[in-house]
Amino acid sequence: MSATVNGNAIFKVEDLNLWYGETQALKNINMEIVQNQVTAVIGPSGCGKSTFVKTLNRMVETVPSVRTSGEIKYRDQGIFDSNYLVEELRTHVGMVFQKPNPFPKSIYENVAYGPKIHGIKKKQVLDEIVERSLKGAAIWDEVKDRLHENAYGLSGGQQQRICIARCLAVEPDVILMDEPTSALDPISTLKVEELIRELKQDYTIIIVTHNMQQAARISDKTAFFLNGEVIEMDETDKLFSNPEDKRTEDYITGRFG
Ligand SMILES: Nc1ncnc2c1ncn2[C@@H]1O[C@H](COP(=O)(O)OP(=O)(O)OP(=O)(O)O)[C@@H](O)[C@H]1O
Repeated sequence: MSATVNGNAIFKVEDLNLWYGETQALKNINMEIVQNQVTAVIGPSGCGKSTFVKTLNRMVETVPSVRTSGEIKYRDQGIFDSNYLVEELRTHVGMVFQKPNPFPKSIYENVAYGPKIHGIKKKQVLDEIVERSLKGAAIWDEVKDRLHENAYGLSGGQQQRICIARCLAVEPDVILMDEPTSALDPISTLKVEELIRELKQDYTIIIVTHNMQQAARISDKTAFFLNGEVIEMDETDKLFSNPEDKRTEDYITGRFG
């Protein structure tokens, strides 16, 4: 893989604007995302958090009225460049959604799905990938004896870890997570949080969360969004203990949002 831009920045976002039709949802975003860190994206409902992360793997373009300006570089490569295939970007930049969304297939098939699409056919290789990915998502021990049962038979927290395993199976570089624990109970939430802390040794993680305690617990950097703008981005400890901007302070102390 090519050298990173600006030291260890894996994504470099420059003057990014995004519109849904006439509505501007992202305004002049400039940001660097550091490799092997967890970056949390916080802010009130409708401020553009999901839109922002979905722009990083161009998933946002599934909405036909979307228009962007500015630049996003992923490891030196402009992601909007006409010669850069969106499929390739999405292989490197995986995504885990708010609600666990396994396929109505077995646990094994859920995890083997991506590698099979990428042309891997040998059972032994697929077996290894499935085991490695399920271990990586901290769910192997819970499912190793029922790999051929339907994933729908698992709890919500287990299903979410299957979805994380499905994401790991295609060996991404970055994992985008859009409120991955909001549909989970507290114990499953803690398991996924613990997993995120482990995964950052090998991956770069960007997580949207409504939960400020969660951002404080698991992230290295936090970006505070408001009305489509990044008001402040800093080390998480600094942002929560000594924010620069009054609006950040008002939000994190619960005065609005
Ligand atoms: N598919 C869409 N079509 C039109 N407008 C949209 C679409 N998706 C989002 N928007 C608008 O873009 C803005 C940002 O929405 P977005 O979902 O990114 O915010 P968010 O911060 O993730 O919100 P929440 O915390 O409620 O999930 C909002 O004004 C929203 O109404």
